[in-house]
Amino acid sequence: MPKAARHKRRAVPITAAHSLSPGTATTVAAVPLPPIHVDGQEKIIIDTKPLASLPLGKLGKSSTETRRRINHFHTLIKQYSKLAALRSKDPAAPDLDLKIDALSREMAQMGGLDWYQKASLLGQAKSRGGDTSRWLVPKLRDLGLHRHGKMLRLLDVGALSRQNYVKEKAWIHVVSIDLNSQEPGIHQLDFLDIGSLPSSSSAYSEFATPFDVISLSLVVNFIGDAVTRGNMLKQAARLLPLQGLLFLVLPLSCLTNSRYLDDDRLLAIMNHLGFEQIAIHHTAKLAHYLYRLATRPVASSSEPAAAAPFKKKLLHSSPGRNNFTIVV
Ligand SMILES: C[S@@+](CC[C@H](N)C(=O)[O-])C[C@H]1O[C@@H](n2cnc3c(N)ncnc32)[C@H](O)[C@@H]1O
Repeated sequence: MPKAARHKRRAVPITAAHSLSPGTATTVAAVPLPPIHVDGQEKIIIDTKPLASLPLGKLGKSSTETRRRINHFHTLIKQYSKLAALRSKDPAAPDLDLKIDALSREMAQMGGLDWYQKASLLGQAKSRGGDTSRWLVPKLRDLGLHRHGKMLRLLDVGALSRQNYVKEKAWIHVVSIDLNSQEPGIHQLDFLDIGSLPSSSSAYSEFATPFDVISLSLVVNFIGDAVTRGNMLKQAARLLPLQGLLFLVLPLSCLTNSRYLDDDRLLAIMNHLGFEQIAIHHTAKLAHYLYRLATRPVASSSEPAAAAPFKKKLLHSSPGRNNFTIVV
């Protein structure tokens, strides 16, 4: 593939390889498939079809094993993002392509984004606590939004299913998007591209009216790069009207076991972006936050990282912590 084309790609592998015979890992070839284009932007494809019958049935039996594999997939995404960022700075750096191909192969062996999404969907099963809308909906009711006279427009980013808000369809109009759509009705769209959609795009009209609520549930932690995570939050602030709500869910360990992030730091970041926190809830595994946009955001996503007021900063140095952070 020409280098110029490679550089346009986002540093998130979407889906990766083919020629895979189950159980014969050495035959996997990371073949760059033709990229998909989502509203003019090139996205990386990982073809996972040969694995369709492999891991899911088995994974469904053990939530611990599913969680372990999902965590490993997150680690691969982080490594991939770091290498892709290095390659975009120095395309001639030695061995980068080899390392990136090796990571793509490993993700493809696991089943790629398609596997990851299906495994994440298993985690939303009622028997495992249900999806995170179960926390949000009562909060929206407490705020009286179920009877404020018009449909609430909710943007569900990283939507695995259209079922999550179906019981609320009388008062919530859900627009669902994902990098890799799992269902008809879920727009295949990058959240960061909303706002720059050409008016000729088929999805344009759905995104032309502002949203009352944006849900970023287990999406920000999916991103491997701390600056892009910050850009997701800035994008939410940019898209919401004043008083609009942001629902953010992160794995609890991103807050309670990170060297670089905790609840106080997250609150400071969100306040800086114009949000006030109106609800917070930690379960054994997840941290849920509901914010209201109280003032207009101050920064643009194109602001260079060097000027960022919230850079990576060591907060907790005890051993065994992870490196999760958000840079704004
Ligand atoms: C863990 S899954 C989502 C989970 C679901 N929202 C939940 O709460 O269980 C993360 C999803 O976010 C999607 N995603 C990540 N970055 C995105 C972006 N920039 N725009 C749209 N979807 C994105 C991924 O494709 C993936 O399907």
